[in-house]
Amino acid sequence: MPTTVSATPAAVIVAIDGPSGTGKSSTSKAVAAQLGLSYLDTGAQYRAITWWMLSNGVDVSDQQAIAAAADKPSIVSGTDPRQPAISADGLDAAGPIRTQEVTAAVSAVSAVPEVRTRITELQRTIAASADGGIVVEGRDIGTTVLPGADLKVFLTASPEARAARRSGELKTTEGKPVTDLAATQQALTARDKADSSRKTSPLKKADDAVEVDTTELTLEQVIECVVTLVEKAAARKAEGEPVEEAAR
Ligand SMILES: Nc1ncnc2c1ncn2[C@@H]1O[C@H](COP(=O)(O)OP(=O)(O)O)[C@@H](O)[C@H]1O
Ligand SMILES: Nc1ccn([C@H]2C[C@H](O)[C@@H](COP(=O)(O)OP(=O)(O)O)O2)c(=O)n1
Repeated sequence: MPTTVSATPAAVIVAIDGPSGTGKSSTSKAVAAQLGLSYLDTGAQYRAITWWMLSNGVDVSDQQAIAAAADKPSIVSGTDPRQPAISADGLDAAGPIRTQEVTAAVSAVSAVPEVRTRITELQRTIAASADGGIVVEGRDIGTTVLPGADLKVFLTASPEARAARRSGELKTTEGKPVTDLAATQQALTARDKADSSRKTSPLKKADDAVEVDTTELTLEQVIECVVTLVEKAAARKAEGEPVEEAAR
């Protein structure tokens, strides 16, 4: 991650969406750190509420049980891109939210409207209080959470590239590395399908988002591309151009 912090001319709100393994988290953290912006990982929030439900005996195959529990846990996200943090009811959730058990259940939990309402409110409150600007990454940020964002980016990559990236970092619940590429790709495609086909706020490119296909790009190239887009959006914002123009 680059260590230099350059000043952005205006406090911008940046929405970065896309499917799993396209580079949202790595890119968002690096761009935010480089430009001195706050950072919010909304997937971590959905993972944290899922982890809390699994740890507190909520049946995650029962939509009504999930809906009834949606308001119960306190979910707290850090917004420092150099030290991302997430907790549920005061317990550090950063490790447990990355287990396969949580990954397998998170699409079902995050499809429940009561969960989305709760987490969306939290996200808007965090974005509204980020006075210096923020990069928010997820699935529905440009379409639902922050439709007025100054810049919307939609990252894509081929399923093969995404599975190869993901398989390098996944661990089983016993802490062993996941090496089955085909199974990783299958699980990832199934999650994309669930996230894109749910009724409430599905994974979808916003009409005014800039699409970046990262398949053939290095992470550094993607970061550079998004930094340039943010700087342009910030400059347009400072000049008082309409938000829709800033997102192009
Ligand atoms: N353009 C890229 N080329 C190669 N690897 C990448 C690229 N972008 C991200 N990665 C790697 O792929 C993995 C998944 O990236 P991540 O940012 O977590 O994706 P997402 O948040 O979209 O699921 C990470 O290990 C990251 O380092
Ligand atoms: N804004 C968001 C962010 C994530 N989600 C849900 C759907 C995703 O499959 C899970 C996990 O998201 P996360 O970004 O952590 O997933 P990956 O890092 O891409 O594997 O959360 C969502 O519904 N809306």
